[in-house]
Amino acid sequence: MSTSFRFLLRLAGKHRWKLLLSCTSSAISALCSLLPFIFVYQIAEILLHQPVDFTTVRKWIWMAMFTILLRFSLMGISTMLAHAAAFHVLYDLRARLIDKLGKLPLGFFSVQHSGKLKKIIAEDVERIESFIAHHLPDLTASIVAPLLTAAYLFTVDWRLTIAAMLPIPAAFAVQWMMSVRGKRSEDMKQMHDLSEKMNGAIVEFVHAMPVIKSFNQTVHSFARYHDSVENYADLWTQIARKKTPLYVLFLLLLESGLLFILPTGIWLFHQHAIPFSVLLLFLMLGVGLTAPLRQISTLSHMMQNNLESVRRIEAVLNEEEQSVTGLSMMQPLQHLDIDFRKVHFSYGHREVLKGIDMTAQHGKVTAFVGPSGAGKSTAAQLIARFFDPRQGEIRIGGMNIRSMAPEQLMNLVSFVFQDVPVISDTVSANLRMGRTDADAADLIQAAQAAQAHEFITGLPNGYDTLIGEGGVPLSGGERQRLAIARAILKNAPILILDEAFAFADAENESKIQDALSSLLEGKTVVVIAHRLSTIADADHIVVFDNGYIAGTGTHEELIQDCPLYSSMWKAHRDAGEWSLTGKEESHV
Ligand SMILES: Nc1ncnc2c1ncn2[C@@H]1O[C@H](COP(=O)(O)OP(=O)(O)OP(=O)(O)O)[C@@H](O)[C@H]1O
Repeated sequence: MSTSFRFLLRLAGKHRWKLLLSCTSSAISALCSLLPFIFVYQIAEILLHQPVDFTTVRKWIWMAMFTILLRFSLMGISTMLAHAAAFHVLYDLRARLIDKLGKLPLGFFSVQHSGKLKKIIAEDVERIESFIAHHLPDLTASIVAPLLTAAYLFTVDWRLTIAAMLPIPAAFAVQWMMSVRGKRSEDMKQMHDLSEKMNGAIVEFVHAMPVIKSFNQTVHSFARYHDSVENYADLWTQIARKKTPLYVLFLLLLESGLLFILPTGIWLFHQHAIPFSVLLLFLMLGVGLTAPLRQISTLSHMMQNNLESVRRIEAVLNEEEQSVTGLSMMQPLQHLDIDFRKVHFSYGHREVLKGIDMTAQHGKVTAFVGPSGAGKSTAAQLIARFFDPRQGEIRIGGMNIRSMAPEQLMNLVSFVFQDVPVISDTVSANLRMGRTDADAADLIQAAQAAQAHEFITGLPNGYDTLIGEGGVPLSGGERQRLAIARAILKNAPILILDEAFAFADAENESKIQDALSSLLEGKTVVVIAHRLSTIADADHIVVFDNGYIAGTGTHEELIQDCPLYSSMWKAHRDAGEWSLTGKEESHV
């Protein structure tokens, strides 16, 4: 807890003084909440003695009104300062998170559950706001108010103060039982874990909704979502069951001050040991002495929750960044061959690339083929450093990509995936991600080559149409053609097409390929395609099988020498001749 707290203070950085001032104002405001009672006590003292000095009574009334006003003004100042500090901390934290996410390997985002990241970036960061803006000043007031009250009451009558404070040790003992025996921080960790799972399952559930509906399934059929919601509810029920009896006891003890003050006070009054005004003072202040403890308990519970959020944010900020070894400068490259040298790669403990050795030559088209799950996409992703190999190395132009400046690598490589997300902006802005200085003519030229111009001009505002979340929805094929246009604009010397034509119909695919063929000249191209007819003309084909390379060569060479490739080619041709009606067709 303390390290997370220190982390939070570090985050506050130069805004710490605002937090300090906010807490100080809150403490003085707590003092001001006590003063009116003391003034009422003074008034009672005067009223009980003849002749009554109304001038002094008036003075105390004015003082009481002034302190009430001061109290609320200071509360306002404290809230304002705390919110200002929270705003700056949140701003810095978001900037640091964005900066950090930019430095993490791209693979981090595919391995992490989107729900987990969403929760950390949206919910956990928001929690820090309430912690700084509300909980910290409230906690200061809740600690200062009973301490000042107890200290003052002690100077008035120590016996009644002790009677008023009798329930406190018992209440603390119960509180201790709730937090330590109930392993509160463990509960919080479990609660956050389950909440992350639930967030992930909800995101997945929304994505899977068309499948659930079209197969006429109920919510219960989506077990992960259903289970995560139930587990979350179960945990809360368990926590409530475990804590409720103790919490009720805690509240009872806090409310029990009167049980001790009243008999002791009346007895002391009866013995003429205290005047009536003192009894009145204790009935006003002594009974409320324990009330802030209830707030401390609630706040400490919220703090546990918030500090768990801080821990999660800290974990992302401490994620290992993609390192650049050696010079990390822009290096002049003689050629752009991509060499895999004994590359091993694992997702967790599962090895999916087992010593890949191959070269994709500069100026040639190299195709990766193989059964589903053989490791083709993973191998392609390693070229753009989505992840780093566990063993072995990948070289571009003879240089280990780990020693290359990240900007140089990103400038060298263009990637077109099967499933292309678009950003919520105009079509032009999406295209310009490929080249920021592209003018309108460049955009149109690239879109025409990617067979995208026609559908773009058919959109409500053409190139200025908003797409993505909240904008005009695009089909998978349209998104893919946008991505191809973007890659054409970027004109990077290495192009990786991972199932880039999966959505294209036969006519569009051949048109895009024609447009690309002139563009591909002189580039290093890696193509992954399940439709073998797409890659049969490739200069070099690498056949992947369960993380190994089963064969390399041209289409003709592999048909002769690689049993896996020839059986895949046969299956592909058979599939081309297959038709729903049973009549023979040929699409190959
Ligand atoms: N982010 C990931 N986390 C864990 N395992 C993964 C991840 N991505 C892929 N895998 C696993 O690694 C193996 C290789 O996957 P990869 O996508 O590289 O295969 P592929 O040959 O491209 O398959 P396909 O042709 O179906 O796209 C698969 O078994 C897959 O389940």
